[in-house]
Amino acid sequence: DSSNADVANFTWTKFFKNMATFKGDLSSLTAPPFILSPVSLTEFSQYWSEHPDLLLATNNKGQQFEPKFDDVEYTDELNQFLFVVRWFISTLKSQYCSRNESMGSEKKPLNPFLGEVFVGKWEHEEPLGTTFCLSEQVSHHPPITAYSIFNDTNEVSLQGYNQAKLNFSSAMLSVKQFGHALLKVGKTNEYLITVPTLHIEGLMAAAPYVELESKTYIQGSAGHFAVIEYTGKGWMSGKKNSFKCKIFNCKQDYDNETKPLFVITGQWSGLSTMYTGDDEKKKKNPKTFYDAAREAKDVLSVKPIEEQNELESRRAWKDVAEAIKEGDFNKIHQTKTVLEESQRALRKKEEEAGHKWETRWFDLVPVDEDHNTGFVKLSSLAQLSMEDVPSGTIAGSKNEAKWLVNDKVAKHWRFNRQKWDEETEIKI
Ligand SMILES: CCC(=O)OC[C@H](C)CC[C@H]1O[C@H]2C[C@H]3[C@@H]4CC=C5C[C@@H](O)CC[C@]5(C)[C@H]4CC[C@]3(C)[C@H]2[C@@H]1C
Repeated sequence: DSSNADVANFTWTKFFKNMATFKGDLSSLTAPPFILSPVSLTEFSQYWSEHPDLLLATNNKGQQFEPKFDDVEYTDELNQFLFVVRWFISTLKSQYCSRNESMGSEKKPLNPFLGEVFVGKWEHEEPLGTTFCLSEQVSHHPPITAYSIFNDTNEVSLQGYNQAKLNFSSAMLSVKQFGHALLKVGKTNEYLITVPTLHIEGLMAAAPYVELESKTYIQGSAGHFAVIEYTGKGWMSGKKNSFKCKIFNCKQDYDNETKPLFVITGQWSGLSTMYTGDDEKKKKNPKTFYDAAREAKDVLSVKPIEEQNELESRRAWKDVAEAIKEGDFNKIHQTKTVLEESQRALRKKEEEAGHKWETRWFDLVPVDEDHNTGFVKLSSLAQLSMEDVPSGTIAGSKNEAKWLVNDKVAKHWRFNRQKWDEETEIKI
C-alpha cells in the first residue's frame, strides 16, 4: 500500500544521500532493510563451484575438449586449458546473479565477523568422491574472505581470497575486487585467475543487479593465456552480461596481436559460442561453448544449524537472518547489535590478554615466501602485478603505481592444508 511505497521511496532517497558520502567497504554501507540479504558474504565462496562437475572436468586426463575444431592442433595442455575456461565461465552466473534469482534483486549481504566460517561439500557419484568447500573471514576491517575448494580423489583444488572496495560516484556504485584464484590440477598444472571490476546497475530503478566490466586473465602453467573482456547492456554488444574471450598459446601472442587460437563470445549468464581465431570475424562454423541458463546448479550441502559450530555463518547469523526475512526493522537492529556487541567484547578481551586473533585455515604469506603456489611464476608469465592492487592490474602499469601505497612487501592469503587436516572442532 502507499505507506509502504512511501517508506520505500523515503529510504531510497535517504539511502542515496548517505551513499553520496559513502566510501569504503561493506561495514560502512547502511542500507534500508528491504535491500538486506540474510546471506553472509562468507557463503559467496561456494559460487566458485556450483557446477562441480565442470570444476572436476579440468582434470581432463587426456580427454578431448568438446566442441572440437578440425583445423586446430590440440595438445593435452590446450584441452585442459579449455576445460578451465569453461569452468570459470560457468561460475559467473552464480557469483553475480544468484541473489537476483533467489531474491529478485541484488541485495546487501551480511558483513562477516572476524573468524566467521562457512563450510560444506558436494558429494559425487563414484569414483569422483567429495568436493569440500571451506570459507573463512580472515579480516573484518577491511572485509576479506579466503576460500579453499578441493577434491582429493580427483586431484583438483582451488584456493583464493577476495576483498571488495566499494566506491559510489554519480549514482553508480562501482566495486574494485582485490585478490585472485589459484587452481591446481593434478600434481603440476596450475592456473591463475583474476577477478573483474563490477558495478551495480539499476540502483535508481530499485532493482539493482551486478554488471561486470574490465577483464579477467587466466594464465596456465603450460603457457596458455586467456583474456575475457566484459561488456554490458548499451555497450558494443547491446546485451547485458556479455563477454568476449580470446585464447592464446602464450601472453606474448596476445601482446603481439597474433590471431587467437579460439574466440568465445556471448553472455556469461546465458549462451556463449566458440569459434577458431580464423572464423570469428566471418561468424563461420560457430559451436555452442556453454549455456548458463540450461545448466542446473548443484547446491552445496551444509550441516543443519543445530549441528553447526558457533563460528559457522548460518548458526551465528540465524536470528538476524530471520529478522531480515520477516522484514522486522527493529528486530534486525536488535539482533545485529547482539552479535556486534559480542564481537566487540571478544576483541576487547583479546586486547587485554594481549593476544591477536589467529586465522584458522589460512596464512597471510609475503609474496617472496609464497613457495607453495605458482602465483609468482604465473603472475610473471602473464606480466600481472603481484602487489596488493586490484585483481588483474598489469605489472609496471600506471594503474599499479596509482594503487601502491608504499613499498611494503605484498602479502596474499594462502590455504594451509595442514591446519585443516588438524582441525578438530569444525566438521563438514
Ligand atoms: C539501497 C541500495 C543498496 O543498499 O544497494 C546495495 C546493493 C545491493 C549494492 C551493494 C551490494 O551489492 C552486492 C554485490 C556484492 C558482490 C557480488 C559478488 C561478488 C563476487 C564474490 O566472488 C566476491 C564478493 C562480491 C564482489 C560481492 C561483494 C559485495 C557486493 C558488492 C554487495 C554490495 C554491498
